[in-house]
Amino acid sequence: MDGGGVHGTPVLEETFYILSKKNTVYRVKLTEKGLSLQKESNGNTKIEVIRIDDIVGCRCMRSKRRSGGSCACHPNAIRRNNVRVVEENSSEQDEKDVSAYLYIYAYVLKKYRVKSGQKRERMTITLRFRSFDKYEDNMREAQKWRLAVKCLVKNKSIPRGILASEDSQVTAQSFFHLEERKLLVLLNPKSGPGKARELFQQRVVPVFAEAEIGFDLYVTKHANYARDFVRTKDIYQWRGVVVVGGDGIVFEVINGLFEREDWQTAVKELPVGVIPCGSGNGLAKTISYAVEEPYDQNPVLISTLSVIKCRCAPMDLVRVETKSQFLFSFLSVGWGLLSDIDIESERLRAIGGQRFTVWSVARLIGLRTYRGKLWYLPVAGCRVQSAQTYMSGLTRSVSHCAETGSKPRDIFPATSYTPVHPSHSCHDSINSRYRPLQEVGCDDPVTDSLSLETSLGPALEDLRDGDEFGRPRLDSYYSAASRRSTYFSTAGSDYRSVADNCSYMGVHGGGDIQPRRPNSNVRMYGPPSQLPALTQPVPDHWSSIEGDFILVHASYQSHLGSDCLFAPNSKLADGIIWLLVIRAGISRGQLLQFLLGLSSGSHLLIPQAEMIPVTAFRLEPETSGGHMTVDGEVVDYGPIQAELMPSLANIMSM
Ligand SMILES: Nc1ncnc2c1ncn2[C@@H]1O[C@H](COP(=O)(O)OP(=O)(O)OP(=O)(O)O)[C@@H](O)[C@H]1O
Repeated sequence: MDGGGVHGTPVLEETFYILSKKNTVYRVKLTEKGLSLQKESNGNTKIEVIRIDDIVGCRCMRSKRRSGGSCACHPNAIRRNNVRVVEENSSEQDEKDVSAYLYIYAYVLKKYRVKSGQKRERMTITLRFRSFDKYEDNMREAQKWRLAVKCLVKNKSIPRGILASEDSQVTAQSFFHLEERKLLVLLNPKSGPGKARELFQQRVVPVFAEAEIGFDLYVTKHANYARDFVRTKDIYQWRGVVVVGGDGIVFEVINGLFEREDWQTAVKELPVGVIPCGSGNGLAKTISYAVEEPYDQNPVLISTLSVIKCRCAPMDLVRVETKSQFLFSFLSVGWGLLSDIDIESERLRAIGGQRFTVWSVARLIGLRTYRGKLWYLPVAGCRVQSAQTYMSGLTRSVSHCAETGSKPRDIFPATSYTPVHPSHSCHDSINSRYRPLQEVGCDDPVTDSLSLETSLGPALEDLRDGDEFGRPRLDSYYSAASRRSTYFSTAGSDYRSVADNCSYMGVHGGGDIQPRRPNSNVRMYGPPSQLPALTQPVPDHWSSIEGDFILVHASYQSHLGSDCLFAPNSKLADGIIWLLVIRAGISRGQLLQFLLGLSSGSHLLIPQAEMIPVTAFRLEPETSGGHMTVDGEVVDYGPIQAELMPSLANIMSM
């Protein structure tokens, strides 16, 4: 929420009152930048603005008919704030109340007392339209607001003339141009501590419902399920793929796309989003770090908002070649200490992210060194970066935690608000009949605790035992034991069961993805390599290091995990592989400092940690015994080479 002004010509504006406060008026204006709530009370004016970027969606509703139970004898039947609403086409409408309600859902940045940071909090703004004596007319007005808000949220033009039209059919038809294909959701129930189903159901689905995002959900049944799914299905029926899991399943989806003959179209048309439920979650953290969102307070919410906003952003990939295969990597290539910790700590998966800390200590005690040769192609004009250079990155990361409010995309400059005099519309003459939604608490002053419901509102409460409007869900995958309910989808706000929506799934609801056989010969496509084959020598102008190493680890993302700021200066599409080298000879004390510094990025202050910006590298181990990993997955131990493929992937961001 913003205390500043809202600029631009209002798309819509209206005056609302509060029944309990005779001298208080709210002038509500919707502009391309946001929703401005101007409170005028006893000569004082206060404006607060909810940015369009913070709004996810809105719904129109009508009062619900009171059942016999909604009386003083059955206090539980009365909803919080004493209002119950149903969808406009519900049979339970209260015919006596001609009001139409507009619920606007937003997730606004709020100051967070702990560590003086920020976090996003849910807010519901409720506007009650009741200036007309017919419900249809009030609903038409509410629908105009809804249409305008939705167009602005989706960055689409508002159909001309609609807002002045008195014809509700015209308004209703205008919603068609906002319709979009559903999202494909691939959920790994085994990722991280195994809570992906619950997290998705409880934390993601309600926000999707508010944004009226339709999706089809598939729960993976085995390793490579997601990879084969995107390889073999008609994926263009969806407008994007959302991975609910960790980086391993993101890797599967990306590589599945490159196993399609039409990989160029697939990669371009199917942006990939991620809801973090794994133990590492490097990509999810990197995406939010790039736009300075307060991820740590609520990773699932921040990532869900990225998926909803779906501002497609390019992301570099790296083509990696080993003796036996080539693949596309989005996160890292590793050899030595960090890979060993990642892979060997798998046995502690049940304890979640803590497994990395515990195994770091173990590996430090039993420290290994590896002999080998490293060649690399430095980024033109870039040198090995000194600790000093990294201070800029560190400063950024520290300020990111402390004052995430300094967003680069600040759409409300701190200038004062100029009131716009409302033009005379049909409402002006009957403004005095407008009453805001006193029942839902609109009588609070325009402050943080305004009528705008920042706490868990009725919508979310209702979702616990039914959907937002009190309907029982037709289906849910929440019960892991229920086979039938493993798949469900929403279209807008509707939940549908498998039986309703099985045309593309086949009778078994997607069960035709069989586990991959070892050494299965699936062909990989994608852009060809520009490097010599692994068996050929590297070009003469490449640099090289030979000797004993503690680790060689490359990444193209800022974060390897949600608490591992590996390359603070990395950007999603900077055209750089950040190659970190630590040679043997470093003391255990310094290594401990290095490992401790990974969470803040200060590991780069250790003099022995050389960070080299490159566009390609080759590594040839000469000793055995360790692990080589690509995006956290083990690959053949032996020669490996990697080359940057700039902006090859398309991801969902805020
Ligand atoms: N139903 C399943 N049963 C077993 N394994 C699965 C299933 N679905 C996917 N997998 C495999 O689980 C692996 C790990 O998944 P994922 O990345 O989601 O979680 P994670 O490893 O905990 O997280 P991170 O990669 O961020 O550390 C993937 O490589 C995938 O192949």
